[in-house]
Amino acid sequence: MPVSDSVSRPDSDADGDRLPVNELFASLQGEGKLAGVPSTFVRTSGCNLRCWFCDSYHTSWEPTHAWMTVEDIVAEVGELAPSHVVVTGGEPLIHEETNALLSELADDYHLTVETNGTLETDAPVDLASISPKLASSTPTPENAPEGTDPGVWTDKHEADRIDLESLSSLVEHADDFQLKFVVTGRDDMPEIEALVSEVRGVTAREIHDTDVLLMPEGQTRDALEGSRTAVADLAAEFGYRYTPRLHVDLWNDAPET
Ligand SMILES: C[S@@+](CC[C@H](N)C(=O)[O-])C[C@H]1O[C@@H](n2cnc3c(N)ncnc32)[C@H](O)[C@@H]1O
Ligand SMILES: Nc1nc2[nH]cc(C(=O)O)c2c(=O)[nH]1
Ligand code: SF4
Ligand SMILES: [Mg+2]
Repeated sequence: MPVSDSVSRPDSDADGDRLPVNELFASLQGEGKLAGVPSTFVRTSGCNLRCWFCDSYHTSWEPTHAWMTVEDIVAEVGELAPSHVVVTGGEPLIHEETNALLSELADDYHLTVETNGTLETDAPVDLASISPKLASSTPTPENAPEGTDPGVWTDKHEADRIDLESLSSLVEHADDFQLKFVVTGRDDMPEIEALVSEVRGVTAREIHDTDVLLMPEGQTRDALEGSRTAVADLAAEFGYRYTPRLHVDLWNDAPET
């Protein structure tokens, strides 16, 4: 259901049991260990960070959404075919109701949560898809999306982007996990190596190098054309896993893909 332009509902949730949903659609999982698997995506709106490169601008820099009850979301998911559901955003874990949604879906679906790793959850999750944000993601007046002034977000994003306790909790919480880094170039590698080492130091769970995924930065086919081979080469050199952005290769930057 295209809900991304349904802005007629009030921009608040008086009842406290609804989620701001930017889009809800069936596609193929484009990223990570489950790339290629038919999946239903529930994209919540709103984020606690502001990556300059965010490919979901309308959930972060300029959020739009319809307010949906957990019950309505479960019903819409049920009308679509996939047995896998991906709850993403924006940052889905900023909403308490996301936990209720995950609990409602857990018996019937394989659940992936796409998260920036700054928040924890108690809800059932099969794959915690954690994408910690590197220094290269921080917005500045020079790199911020066109027409956008990052203002306080330069400092806020930089201060909040890494939370070791949350990363450790998420790594341990789900049946499986992946640490999926958006890579802008070789300069990101020392920070990735240091962070993986730090997370290994604080979590009881073993983190294999193949749980660490390098994903090229790029919102469009043209952008990926210029970044994917260099990032694949870095994955091979450092012994980490490479993940494509299949949906961008297949459908470019079309909404609901
Ligand atoms: C829009 S985010 C939503 C979930 C959560 N806020 C997060 O960042 O993980 C979904 C995924 O897209 C990735 N992503 C966002 N913009 C990207 C870009 N320009 N290039 C590559 N990956 C990007 C994020 O790192 C994350 O793995
Ligand atoms: N096809 C497809 N796969 C995805 N995997 C993670 C996505 C996300 O935005 O979280 C995403 C997305 O937006 N589309
Ligand atoms: S954390 Fe995720 S949703 Fe938020 S700005 Fe970064 S990529 Fe976008
Ligand atoms: Mg996406």
